[in-house]
Amino acid sequence: MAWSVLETAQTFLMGYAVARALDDGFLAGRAGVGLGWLGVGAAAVVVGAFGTGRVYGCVAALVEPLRDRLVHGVVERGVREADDGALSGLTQQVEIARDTFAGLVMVSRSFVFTAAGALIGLFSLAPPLLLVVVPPLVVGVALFLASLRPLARRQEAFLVADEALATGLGTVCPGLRDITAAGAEESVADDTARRVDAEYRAACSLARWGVLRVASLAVGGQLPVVLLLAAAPWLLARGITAGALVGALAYVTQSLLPALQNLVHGLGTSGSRLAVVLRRLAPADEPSRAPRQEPGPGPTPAAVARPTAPRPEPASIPAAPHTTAPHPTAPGQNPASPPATPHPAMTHPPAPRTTPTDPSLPPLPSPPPTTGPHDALALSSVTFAYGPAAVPVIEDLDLRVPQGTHLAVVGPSGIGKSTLAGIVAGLLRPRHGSVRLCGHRVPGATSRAHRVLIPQEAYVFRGSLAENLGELRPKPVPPEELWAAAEAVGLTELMERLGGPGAGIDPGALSAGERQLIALARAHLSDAPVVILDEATCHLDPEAEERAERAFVRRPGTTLVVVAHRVGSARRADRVLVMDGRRVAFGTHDDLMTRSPLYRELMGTWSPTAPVPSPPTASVPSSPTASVPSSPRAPASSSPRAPVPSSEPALALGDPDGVDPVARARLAGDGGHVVAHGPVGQMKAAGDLRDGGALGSQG
Ligand SMILES: Nc1ncnc2c1ncn2[C@@H]1O[C@H](COP(=O)(O)OP(=O)(O)OP(=O)(O)O)[C@@H](O)[C@H]1O
Repeated sequence: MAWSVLETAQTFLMGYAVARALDDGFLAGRAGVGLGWLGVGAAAVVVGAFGTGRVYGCVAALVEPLRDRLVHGVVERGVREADDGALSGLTQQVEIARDTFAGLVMVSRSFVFTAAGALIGLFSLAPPLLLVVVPPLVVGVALFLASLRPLARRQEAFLVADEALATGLGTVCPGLRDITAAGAEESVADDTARRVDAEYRAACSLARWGVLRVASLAVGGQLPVVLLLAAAPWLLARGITAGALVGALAYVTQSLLPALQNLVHGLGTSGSRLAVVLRRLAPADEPSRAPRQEPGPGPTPAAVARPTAPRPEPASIPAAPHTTAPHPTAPGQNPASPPATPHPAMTHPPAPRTTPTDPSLPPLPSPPPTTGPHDALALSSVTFAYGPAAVPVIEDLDLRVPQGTHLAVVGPSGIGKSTLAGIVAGLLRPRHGSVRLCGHRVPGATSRAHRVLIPQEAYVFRGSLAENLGELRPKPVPPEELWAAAEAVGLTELMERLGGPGAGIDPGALSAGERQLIALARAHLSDAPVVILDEATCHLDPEAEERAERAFVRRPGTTLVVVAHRVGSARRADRVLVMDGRRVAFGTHDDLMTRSPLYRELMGTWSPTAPVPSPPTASVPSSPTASVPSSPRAPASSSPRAPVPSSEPALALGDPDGVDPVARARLAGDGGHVVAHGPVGQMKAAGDLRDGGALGSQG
């Protein structure tokens, strides 16, 4: 306050010195005296600035303890509630509170001391001047004070709406793929639109009250100027000097108006902001009048399809598009007419389904009829490229897959198998041609319910196993059905180990194969009649893969499309589509073995008889000890790689002391090829995952 008095003195002298400079100096013909008074006014500015500078230090002394108190409270609360996210958000708000509070102290203090200086000055120049300036000033300030509370409430409502929108978008934007996967686009769009509307309404209401603020400035700060000018003849007639009049104008325009402006903007905006922030920083058990909005993104009920489920892992790739519709029935499906220009390889009637009986597999419903009057899938002259100028990955492809067929898609890496899967699922839109799924145009809202696509990286989210498995079903799935699906695809052991359907799962703690099994069981439980597995079993061993594929083959009414990466997968299929750039071949396995050199080549590469040393398949119990002899294939000297001393193993696994080895595989330094082989979840990839693959390997 003491330093602020200097500001009052500066304000006082600003008008008083001008009045004296005119009346006693320039108008009286004494320029020296006039300049002298102006000099006094200038010196007052310097002194006032000095005082203002000191005020900052004092305000800091006032504000920092407040900040410390708030930080103390917030940290205590954060520790109590053990919530790191909320803690960092709240400490950030403490900084906002500190800055805003400091600003408020500065503007209100400045207004009080400036107004005091100006009013004293007006009084000392000529008391009637007060009659002109004070009434509008009082009305303006009163108007402003009256608008303060409603304005603060509007401001708060706007901030809350703004944050709700930001929070909603913060959840929605990174989760777009999840939203699409869960088929929740519409509800999320509705929810976002509601938030946008709420913010719009809050902004309009705030703007209306903002008009009052402008009015208070006009009445309190600008009307006195007009009145002074209008009343000038009357004032001059009452003996008020020209200098006093100019001095009064200086007070109003140079001091009162700016101080009032600062007050209105500072209190009007920062004040309500401070109120909001302080309310949030209040202890959790303290009753709060405003709706609380914690900082940081939080799940909005509509942003995830299942409000009770925690948000999915951002790192995992969404897989299964939403499928909630029941199996398609005959109405609305394609009439079974032959394609206009059938591919020669595609005119074969579907082969009889091969359903070898495996006593180890669970009993399942009897297989559906393999031929039907409808196509599950019909592609006509489909051309697709990943850009307007890009070379097409798929060109002029015709394909018809009758309902109930098991189709394998094979081809070299990068040839377009996943692209075809994406087109069939409606995730990619062809440049030309048409795609129909169970008679429905693809992409299209209705076609989505008819297919489920599982990509290579299975999508598993944090939540219960039952939630993960039933994600594609509109209602919770009864436990018996969950167990049956688990049994069908080979998930039973994992389900038991995790603690049953109700057990919570952490996607990061599951192996890639285990995640694939969960995704497979989910797809099995879905109502989609077309199941597309895009290398969805690549992390499973061949037996597990076979079991999963057979589970879909036996699923009633299912058309299975498998992007295959193993010979067995192609062999099991009714039909195989061989992709080879612009050429494709289509037929049964036997047929293609005779007439497709590429297919023969692929089968050769994939064959287990290819030059790959047999893995120690029989010796992979939970604590395997396998010793692989060095390969006689290539002498070390022919290798372009750095030579490894032949006495040293190139790779040795075991505990550091070599005592009680958990697993050991040895290869002599002259080359070799070891295959880690075992059931899902048996730590084949543990070295890669936990130690970056650096398990003492050389070369
Ligand atoms: N998003 C994309 N943008 C541009 N090009 C792409 C994109 N995705 C794939 N491609 C290209 O399209 C071609 C076909 O890719 P696709 O993934 O369909 O092959 P694939 O046969 O499934 O391969 P793989 O067996 O290795 O999985 C490749 O040349 C690939 O580089």
